[in-house]
Amino acid sequence: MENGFLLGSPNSISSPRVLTQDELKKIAAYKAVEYVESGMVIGLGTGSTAKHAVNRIGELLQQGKLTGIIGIPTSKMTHEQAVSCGIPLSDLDSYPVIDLAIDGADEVDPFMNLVKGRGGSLLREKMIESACKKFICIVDETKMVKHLGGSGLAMPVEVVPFCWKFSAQRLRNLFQDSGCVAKLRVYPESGEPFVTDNENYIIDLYFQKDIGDLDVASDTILRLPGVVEHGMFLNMATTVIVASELGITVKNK
Ligand SMILES: O=C(CO)[C@H](O)[C@H](O)COP(=O)(O)O
Repeated sequence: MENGFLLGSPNSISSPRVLTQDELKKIAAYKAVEYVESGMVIGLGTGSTAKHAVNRIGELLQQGKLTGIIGIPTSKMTHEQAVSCGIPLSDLDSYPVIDLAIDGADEVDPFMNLVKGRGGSLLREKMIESACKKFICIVDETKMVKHLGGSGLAMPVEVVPFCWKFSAQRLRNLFQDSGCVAKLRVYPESGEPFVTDNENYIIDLYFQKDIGDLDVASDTILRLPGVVEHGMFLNMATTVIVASELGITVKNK
């Protein structure tokens, strides 16, 4: 672990300021960008943590400290952000092998398995991050869990809109023993279904108990017709960077 980050004025005797969650996200993101080298093809993640990494890459390009970078954005939102930062962009069709991806996560277990997609971009994220030589996951310490689903928050599954209630019911039935609740994700303001970049819906699964073997859970979900992808990213991250008040922890596969 590297040095801690408690901030305080050197001339004051006041107690040091505790960093905000966003500051910790930024610290993790900046650390990850240290792995970016000129000429690399970079998968650009989505979310409030990855946003800092995209901004930083743009900044280093503008300063001439990085050159020849090609970004592969994992969502329409990141595409827009990267354009505004001046990062040259392309896609998986043109670059089927990506040097490095940097992205956040909603949960990270002790084996570096992840839950992603609470921002709704899981499908493009998984396509891009599965095509990477290296995938650096950047999180603040609140994302660390003992087992996936352990935060009590959603584990997203992207489904086609056709008969989504049927798909939600089948997903719930699969995990009945884990006390699973399946909810269609909606926009809070309108109550209308949240629509992904791929024109699909998201069913959020909530578990009361451990879901057991993750590979089995993953295969079982993916076998359901109507399911497009789920938010468990198993055995994909090659590095996890965790920022906490005490410092940065870098964990490698
Ligand atoms: O998977 C994602 C988006 O689909 C995000 O990486 C994940 O939700 C973490 O987001 P944040 O950095 O805002 O906490």
